[in-house]
Amino acid sequence: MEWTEVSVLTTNEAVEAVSNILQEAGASGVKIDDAADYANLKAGKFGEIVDLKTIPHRTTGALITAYYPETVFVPEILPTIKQRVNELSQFGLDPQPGTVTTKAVDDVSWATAWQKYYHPVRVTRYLTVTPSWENYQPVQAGESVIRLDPGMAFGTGTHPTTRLSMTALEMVVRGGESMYDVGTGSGVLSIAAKYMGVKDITAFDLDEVAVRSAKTNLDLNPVAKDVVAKPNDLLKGIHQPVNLVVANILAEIILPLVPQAWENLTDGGYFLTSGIIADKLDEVVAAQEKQGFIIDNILQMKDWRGVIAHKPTEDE
Ligand SMILES: C[S@@+](CC[C@H](N)C(=O)[O-])C[C@H]1O[C@@H](n2cnc3c(N)ncnc32)[C@H](O)[C@@H]1O
Repeated sequence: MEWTEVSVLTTNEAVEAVSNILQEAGASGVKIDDAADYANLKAGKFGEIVDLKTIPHRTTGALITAYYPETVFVPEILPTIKQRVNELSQFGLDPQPGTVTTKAVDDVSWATAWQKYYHPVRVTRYLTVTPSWENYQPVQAGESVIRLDPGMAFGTGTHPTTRLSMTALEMVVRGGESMYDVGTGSGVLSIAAKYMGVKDITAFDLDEVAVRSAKTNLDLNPVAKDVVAKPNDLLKGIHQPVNLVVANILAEIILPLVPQAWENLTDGGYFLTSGIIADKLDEVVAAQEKQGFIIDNILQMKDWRGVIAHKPTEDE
């Protein structure tokens, strides 16, 4: 089968948003080549076991490449992609240069070409994310391994916003909780939470492709086999309180989630949000405080912020 490759040259801060735009336009797979990721690898900050010398890599900006099957008429979706990328500046994200290029590729070249860029990555002290085709074994006591097929949904589990969410989970999870994973993408946070001892998880995503991808990844990780993944717009129509709501989504999308999370959390329950670009932090914190949440912690990595908040108990 013939595929069309659509590439957007952008900045590190716009990686997540551009990936979402390309996926929402019907991409079957998205590849992220971000110079900033390699800068971290070089510093060895997260203990990665990747030998940088063996990987061809970017030194500036980020190139997001999406693959569209023949069933998607790419000339028709290109103007919308270009327009949405340009409009990111209205949301405080710099998409520059935002150049969009296309190329026809055959099945074989894209199906395997991107695999060589994915390797096991220690994302926290206790969690390693590995692509499903690598036979990675834990090297340290207490290390859990999340196996992901990163081809379809956001993402590889190693984006700063995902790392912030995992760190936040490690800070609040004590075991036995119930949880909603809003915007589950690849399902990575649900799998991580199961390893930490969260008991009952329902994972939601607006995008059916993401839900399918999450289901595949949940099946790859026996610890998460009982996680339920379903399509849903945020927590619309959900009225069953849980102990934890986690959401790694852009700030604009977190804002309407705030009242829904409040309604769906037990007293003392935690609301963990990530995907917030630094400039938007104040707005997200203000919305959560106005709702009544107590802010416990702000986490940061590069230009991204994560918020740990909780719904007060009666005696608070
Ligand atoms: C940045 S990804 C996060 C994926 C994963 N949770 C992680 O941390 O790596 C955001 C996800 O939110 C989903 N999403 C966006 N808007 C949504 C909405 N209104 N309701 C549910 N999911 C949504 C996207 O489809 C995407 O999979």
